[in-house]
Amino acid sequence: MKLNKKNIRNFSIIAHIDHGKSTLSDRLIQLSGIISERDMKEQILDSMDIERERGITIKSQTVSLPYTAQDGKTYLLNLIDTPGHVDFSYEVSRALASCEGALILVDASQGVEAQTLANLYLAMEHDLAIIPVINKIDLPSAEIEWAKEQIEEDLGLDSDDAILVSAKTGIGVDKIFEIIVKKIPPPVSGDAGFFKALVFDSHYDAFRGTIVHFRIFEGSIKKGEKIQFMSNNAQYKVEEVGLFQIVRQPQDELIAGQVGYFIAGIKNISDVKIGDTVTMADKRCDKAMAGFREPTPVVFSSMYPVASDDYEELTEALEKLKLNDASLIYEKDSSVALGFGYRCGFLGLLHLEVVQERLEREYNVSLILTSPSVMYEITYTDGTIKIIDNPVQYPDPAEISRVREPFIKASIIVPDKYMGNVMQVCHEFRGVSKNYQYLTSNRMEMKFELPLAEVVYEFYDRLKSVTQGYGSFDYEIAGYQETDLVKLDFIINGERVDALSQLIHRDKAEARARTACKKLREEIPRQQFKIPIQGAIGGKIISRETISAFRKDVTAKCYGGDISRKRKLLEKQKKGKKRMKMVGSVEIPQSAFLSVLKTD
Ligand SMILES: Nc1nc2c(ncn2[C@@H]2O[C@H](COP(=O)(O)OP(=O)(O)OP(=O)(O)O)[C@@H](O)[C@H]2O)c(=O)[nH]1
Repeated sequence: MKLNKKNIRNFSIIAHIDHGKSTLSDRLIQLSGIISERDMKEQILDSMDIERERGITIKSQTVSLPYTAQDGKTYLLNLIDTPGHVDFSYEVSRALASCEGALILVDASQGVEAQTLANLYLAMEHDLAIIPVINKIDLPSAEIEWAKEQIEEDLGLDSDDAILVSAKTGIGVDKIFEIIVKKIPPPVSGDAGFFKALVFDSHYDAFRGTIVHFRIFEGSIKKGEKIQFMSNNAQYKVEEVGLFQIVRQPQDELIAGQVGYFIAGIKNISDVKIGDTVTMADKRCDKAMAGFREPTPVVFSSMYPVASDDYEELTEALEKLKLNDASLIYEKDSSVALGFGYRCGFLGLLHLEVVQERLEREYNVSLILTSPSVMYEITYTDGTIKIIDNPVQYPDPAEISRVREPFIKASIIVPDKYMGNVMQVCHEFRGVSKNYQYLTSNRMEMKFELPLAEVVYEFYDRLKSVTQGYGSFDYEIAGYQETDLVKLDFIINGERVDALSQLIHRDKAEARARTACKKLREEIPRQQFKIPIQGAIGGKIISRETISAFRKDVTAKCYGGDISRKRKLLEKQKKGKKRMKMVGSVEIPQSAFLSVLKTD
């Protein structure tokens, strides 16, 4: 049967983190019957290892679900999964550009939170049909009427339309498909006589090359046709088109409105750009589609391979990862202590950690990362202005007339009893309270301006802990403000290690220097000589620790007996060795480089 575009629905599920998107997606997949119960592994859409371990969605994934509706017709419902963490709102906007509708999921025990609102605004920007869904109604703490009130008041949606479900037990989930068919419009375009599609993602397959994920807006596409990317005019012959149904399902043809993939022997990774328009040489469209909102990296760090001869591998791994993570940016960099590497830009600290973990696990390169930094604006005494994101670029303080740092506007939604705690944490992180308002009788939205540099560290974790998990947070960048910055250096065994330097507010420098020196003392193994570790601002030493000389037999403290424990210890030591970097005459383990950022 040939698919009619009237029978296609493209939708996303948007929600605050942990409100149950992945669980609901799994349920919908299960209900559609595209895979057997036996193959239904837990949390299918969160397939990346890191996602499973951390229980958060990072990459959006697509799945096409067949559904026979009450009108007897078969529909193809394309679900585009979206991540929930603030760092990844860029991925959300990409997914939404390919949809006509969205389910907005609200946890019945948590209610509307900061990212529920932020994601709703994104969906409205894309003119999507929005269907409210209240999840976790099985929980004893579920308060359905309260959640409905918030859907009316905070989101401005009709709560009578809300579908009540438990993604966990499956209650109510079967109603969702029918409502999607009725409330979300089919794709509108399609018959303009040319071919136009939007690349919203891509990944690399070792056997097939680059696999492009796309949404077709005009025309249709078959194997053998010649596509052309609008950004660089590169042309390729299509080898396969198909749908994502957990595995790739090749199809004879994909039509306007569909979401799927094509393979075209694309070996040159840089030819595929997320947000690019695809057309065909003989059915060319004259204008590219508006791409996505450009991701703006806010945190920068340099990456170096632990073994210098792994540089080529790192280069290749970054190229491949970039294909799957358009928001990652990088350029060549070098360090006196660590040799050749890359300066990379990230959407936030979680993004940085995810990239590091993916490079290490999926591409097998051991890495050292330098202290993350935001972008600072430096005005020199001669009037020139420069933006820097790397402590090594920090000029001699005598040449500086002014430094400004980026601030964010933060919106924090909490039950009002945590108001005092939130105030305190924000002040600790150099924040300034702007205003607050009650959303309901006991929940409030508090607005702050905070320095981005503070927020990228541990702000989110601290906020969660002082609000017992009830505080939710969303932010946008709000320009630069003047600041009192210093460059904090670390000197190990008399050598300044450039890769450890950090830019930090003067008021925080001493405390950071003290904790960092302690951490370094714990992380750097003893060697055959005494190692002084110092924190310094310019020529002034502000903290100091010493690692005493070596005790050779690491197993000595195991007091005979337990041979397996001894072996474990030796193995651990051996593994540790591989992750060591010689800096001057001192071996520094990979873990030491990030430990200097920890504040407790
Ligand atoms: N009791 C109950 N728990 C649920 C329900 N739906 C999801 N959960 C649980 O809530 C937690 C978060 O669910 P996820 O599906 O991972 O949440 P998510 O919104 O996808 O989170 P991200 O992928 O990080 O954005 C998990 O522990 C789920 O088991 C539900 O209907 N009832």
